[in-house]
Amino acid sequence: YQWPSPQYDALETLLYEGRRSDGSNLASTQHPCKNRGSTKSSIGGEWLRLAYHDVATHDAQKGTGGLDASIAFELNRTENAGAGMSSSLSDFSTYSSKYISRADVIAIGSTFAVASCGGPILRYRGGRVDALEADITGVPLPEQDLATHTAMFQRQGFTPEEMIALVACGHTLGGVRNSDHPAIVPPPTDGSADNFVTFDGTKEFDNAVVTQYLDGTTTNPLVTVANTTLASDKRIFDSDNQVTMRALAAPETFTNTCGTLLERMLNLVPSSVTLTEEITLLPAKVSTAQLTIERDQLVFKVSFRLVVPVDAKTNSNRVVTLLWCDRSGPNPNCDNLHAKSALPVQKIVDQPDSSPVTQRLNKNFNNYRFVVPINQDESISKFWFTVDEGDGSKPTTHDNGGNGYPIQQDNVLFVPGKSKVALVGLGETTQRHFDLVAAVKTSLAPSRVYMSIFDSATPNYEPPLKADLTMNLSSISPIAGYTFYTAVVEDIGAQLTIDLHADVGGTTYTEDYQPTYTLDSNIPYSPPSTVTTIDISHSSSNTKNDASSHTRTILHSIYTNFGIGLLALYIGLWIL
Ligand code: HEM
Repeated sequence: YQWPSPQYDALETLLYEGRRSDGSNLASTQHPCKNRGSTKSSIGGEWLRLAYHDVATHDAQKGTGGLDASIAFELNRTENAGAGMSSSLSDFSTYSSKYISRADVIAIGSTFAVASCGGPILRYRGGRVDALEADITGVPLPEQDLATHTAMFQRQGFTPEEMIALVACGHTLGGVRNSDHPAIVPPPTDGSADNFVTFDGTKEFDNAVVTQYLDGTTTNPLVTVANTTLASDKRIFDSDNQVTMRALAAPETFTNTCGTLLERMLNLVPSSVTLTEEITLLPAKVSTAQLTIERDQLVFKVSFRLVVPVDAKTNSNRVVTLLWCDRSGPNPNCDNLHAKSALPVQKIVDQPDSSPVTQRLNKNFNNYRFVVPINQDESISKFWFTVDEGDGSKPTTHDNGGNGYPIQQDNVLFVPGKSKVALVGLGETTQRHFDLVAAVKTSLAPSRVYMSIFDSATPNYEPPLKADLTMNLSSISPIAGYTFYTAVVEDIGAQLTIDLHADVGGTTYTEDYQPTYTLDSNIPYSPPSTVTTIDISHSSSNTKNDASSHTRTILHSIYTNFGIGLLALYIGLWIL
């Protein structure tokens, strides 16, 4: 991992913080292992079933179908009947973006569901690509025979034994509704709206579905239904003389098998799709780094997130410092071994239940927010952090593998503080009307300023909003050497992000993936902090959290060994 990696960062935030960067929380819709409203329906169960039904169209041989969010266009099929399906899609609808596909959100939902209800922690990869139309049919129905089911799972890439286990892993959550399957579950007798019968006697992701089946106490409607044609779980569970089910009766086997199979299931994608590397929890993370203009000043704003043990008392002695180098002026790139530094404007101890995955890892976050003034003639080229625990140990440096976190360009910037959003219309027709503002260095005289807009969080899974829009000179007077440009966007979606571009000569400068949910007066204003210039010629703190610190250690040992070698040679020559 090297910063910046916007796709990794976006996926990591949703997976481990459970929410988007404006705070809208996907995880808390379901976590901790909640039922939907006052019903007996497990939200996690609904999320997992949605994922399986999306995956079930996968053809492993042909490399087609799989987890691609095509399920949104397949809900009118009998095989996808179920109130839980549309509720789940609506739970997920506002979390996709340019770097998190709708299918990635569905996969994150299953990861949350399983972790939240006590199942295995699934290793997560992103990068799924969304289909914009329905896939083939191919989800198993209870009334189909064993041979048909076996062939369907085979098409998806699962052996007969894996089919048994995967059905048990799925049917540990949730159950069957009378409203969806009246031939399997009878109507309610107590006057309630629906009759919902769970697959097993526990809410958790555990192997009760297996043990209750084996000891004959099961209430699983797909086993006990009077019309045995509909008893698909019974046929499947018995299909190898219960050998697989008896193995799954060991809780550890159940957890490990389900972990492996569900991970595989969520990673079944068309062969044209390459998934990302595994998204692991970053122990120290830079987020929302932004060079912008706030009020009348060029400022740099950044958050730095540290992972801490969940039960750790926040170390009030800890001092986190932001350091940075100028881009130009008398000391570019800290050439004279002086850097600028500042302390946070805010420290935030996160709610420990933000994501069930992070909670299961017994971790929590401490965030440090910085706002610093940037001199327009010197600008900023890179930044890094030191963390001093205040306990006498050496401060730790977080510097992206030794190179610092780069500010790739300062020619075109997003200016959320001067941008505006208004809601227009009501209900179904609600649109957001954006007046978005970019700042471009006045000295550049760009031939064109434009933005690429993207929003896949559209109602009813309509095709994503995607366009390039020219930005025109704004009436706002230039500030700090920057001239303002503006464009209007009308958006029916919920998560517009913009990439800003300025064409100068033959070069296009780009500021990528800027969110638009917090604009104008909704941005809490913090006056920039005081800047201190410090000597960095003797910085001798520990370097952590980067791939190349390892490389540096190796290089250091090569140099050291090389030095010893030279010394030996010298002594040898001297003896001669
Ligand atoms: C032969 C294969 C399968 C058949 C015939 C089948 C059938 C069903 C049926 C009829 C329901 C009830 C839905 C409702 O009433 O709303 C259901 C629920 C469910 N299925 Fe399956 N299923 C199969 C495989 C799987 C697999 C492989 C998974 C996931 C790994 C899975 C996960 C679920 C979950 C979590 C629910 C509960 C949903 C809720 O409570 O809303 N199923 N299944």
